[in-house]
Formats: sequence, C-alpha cells, structure tokens
Amino acid sequence: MQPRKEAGFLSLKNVSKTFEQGNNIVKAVDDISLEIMGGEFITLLGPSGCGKTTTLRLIAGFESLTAGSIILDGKEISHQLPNERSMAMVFQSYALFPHLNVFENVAYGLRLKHMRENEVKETVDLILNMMNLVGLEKRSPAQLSGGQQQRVALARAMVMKPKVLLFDEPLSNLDAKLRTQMRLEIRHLQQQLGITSVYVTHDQVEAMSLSDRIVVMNKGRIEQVDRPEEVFLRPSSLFVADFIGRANFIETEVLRRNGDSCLVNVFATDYWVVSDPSVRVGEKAYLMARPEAIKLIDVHAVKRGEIVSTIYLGSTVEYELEAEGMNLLAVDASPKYDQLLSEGRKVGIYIDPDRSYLLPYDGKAS
Ligand SMILES: Nc1ncnc2c1ncn2[C@@H]1O[C@H](COP(=O)(O)OP(=O)(O)OP(=O)(O)O)[C@@H](O)[C@H]1O
Repeated sequence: MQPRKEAGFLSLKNVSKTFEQGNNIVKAVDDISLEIMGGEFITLLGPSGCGKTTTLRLIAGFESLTAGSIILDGKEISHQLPNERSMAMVFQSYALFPHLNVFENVAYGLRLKHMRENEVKETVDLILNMMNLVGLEKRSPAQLSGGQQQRVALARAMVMKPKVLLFDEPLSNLDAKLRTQMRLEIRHLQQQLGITSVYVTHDQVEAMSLSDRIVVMNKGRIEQVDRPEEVFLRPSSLFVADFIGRANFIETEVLRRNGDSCLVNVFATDYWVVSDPSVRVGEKAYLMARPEAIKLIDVHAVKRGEIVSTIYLGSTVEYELEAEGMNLLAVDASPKYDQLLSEGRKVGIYIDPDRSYLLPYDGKAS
C-alpha cells in the first residue's frame, strides 16, 4: 500500500453545532476554526461533554452543521453524505460485521466499489500483513481478542485509502498494556501511509504520544492548538494547565519583564520564568510549576516546607508539601531507595524555572 499522494488538507471554518435537549439549546460545538495539514495527526482532547465527539461526527458527516463549513482539499464537503467524503472512521466498539470473517470484513468496502476479485485479494492480503493479522482471515470477529478486533477495524478503514482517518476513542476498551502497543502501531502506520488523522480521546497520555498537534477543547470551544510539548509546558490558559498533567499554581507578583520572561519572587527566591504574553509587571500572576519542577534540597538558604505525605510509586516518589500555608505536590522522578524523605521532614524548596510557566491571575486556581 503506497502513501497517499493527495494532500488531505482539512479545514473547519466557524463550525457550530447546537442540539435541543427538552427546552434547552446545547451548544455542543461553538464557532470553532481549525486547519489540519495533509498527513497530520491531530487529537481532540478535553473533558467529557466538551464537544470532541460532535466535532468528529461533523467532520465525518454523521451530524449536520448548524453553522460554518468544512473543506477538504479546497472543496466544500459540508453537505456531502458520509460515504462521499473520502473518510473512514474507527470506532471504540470496533463495529465489525459479526457474520463476516476477517477477510470479508476488510474486503467489504472494496467489493462495494466493484474492485476486481484478484485485486481485492491482493489489497486485503497486503493490509492484513501490515496489521499482523495473517492467519486469522477465516475467523469471525467473535473468535478474536479485543486488540485483534481493533486491528481488523483499522485494516477495514485503511484499505479504502481514505483522505482522512477518524478515530473515536478506539483504544478505550483495551487493557493498559495493549493500549500502549496499539498506540505505537497506529502512529507507525499513520506515518507510513501519511493519512491525515483526527483522533478523539480524553486520555492525555494517548494524545501526547500520538499527536503532531493537540486541540484542547472546553465547553464547545478550542482553548489551544499546539504541539504536545507546547501544550504541556506553555499552556495558553489555566484550564489547559490544569487539564493536561498535574500542576502547582503558586500566587506571585511580577517584578520585572524582559522579553518573554518575567522575574518573580517565590518562597524568598528570585526566578526568571517564561511567561504568557498577557502577564504584566506589577500585577499578580500564577507560577505554574509541574510537580517535577519542584526540587527538594537540603540548603538552608532556601525556603523550607514540610513534607505532609510521602507516596512511593516505584519509579517515582510523590511528596505532598506544605509551605507558607500552601499545599504543593513534588515528584522525584529518579528516587534513590535509601534517600526517601519521610513525613514531617523540613526541606528546602527550589523551583526549576525551565519546567515552569507564568500565567495570568484569575483568583480561581486552587
Ligand atoms: N444527539 C445529541 N442530542 C442532544 N445533545 C447532544 C447530542 N450529542 C451530544 N450532545 C451534547 O453536546 C455536548 C457535547 O457532547 P460530545 O459527545 O461532543 O462531548 P465529548 O467531548 O465527546 O464527551 P465524551 O468524552 O463524554 O464523549 C454534551 O453536552 C452532550 O450532552
């Protein structure tokens, strides 16, 4: 199977979708615009009810738009039927035909296109080979494991050479180990074939490991679109900082600004920290420090906090601390067996500014 030559450039322009729920109008998707490059892997990530699935279903054509337009390779497809859109969807529930065997499930769409039998065989064999499904051709879906069923679903979607692949939480029915393995396989295949992909999940790790860019959604709107490391280290809002990974939000005041960095004083230590552009000198701000950014050190010059609890997790240790009436979470990512810090211990707190970011103050962060 050759990589696609066409671009698969997908554009959402001011897309909205409202639903009526009794007397209420729910804005499931609220005026979102997004450009997805050909061959790009985009993940829609956000809490339950933020509009991820509705956005995906609008792209697929399973829902009609309330407003806006969807354009694929320069052509408006907003009013096309799902089967006219050159897209394929992989569902959480696999959605295989139970009465057809593996080969026939994958061949189904090709037969609808009246492909010649020898070509069907050649194409299906190739994709079954790519998906490690050789030897299972004659089995029915009921005779397959969850992971194998999801592979068949993926093969069935890819065999059609769609311009865009859509994934609706495809791995959530699998156990943790299989999920990790399938994640790698999906990414590898997608890169090999270069098919534009839109993936819906509420699993951050999945989003971080699969995506070229992550679209963080909240209440039907887009909060941020960026590469995974940008979303993690330079969140555009408190919502994103709080939703992606864990973070401490420490109230502080901006003393000086130099380019994109600001000077703050936290726990009696000065730090130059990269800052959100809207944060101004003299105003309050939050220093967002990831738990890995908080270093516990035995230096008397620095502010001391007290360890409230020590949670040993094998490859990491989590410390809950109290400092100046504030609760903080610190993670030691390379703990040494004989150097664990016990509860009640007083420790110096140093914040790694490279793993921190300054966000505007809204008085709401906990
Ligand atoms: N067919 C429908 N009729 C009425 N309301 C709907 C319908 N589909 C979705 N909604 C509402 O639209 C909003 C967004 O739903 P959507 O399923 O897109 O969210 P989501 O981010 O995918 O959530 P989840 O992660 O729980 O699947 C929710 O408030 C939901 O109740």
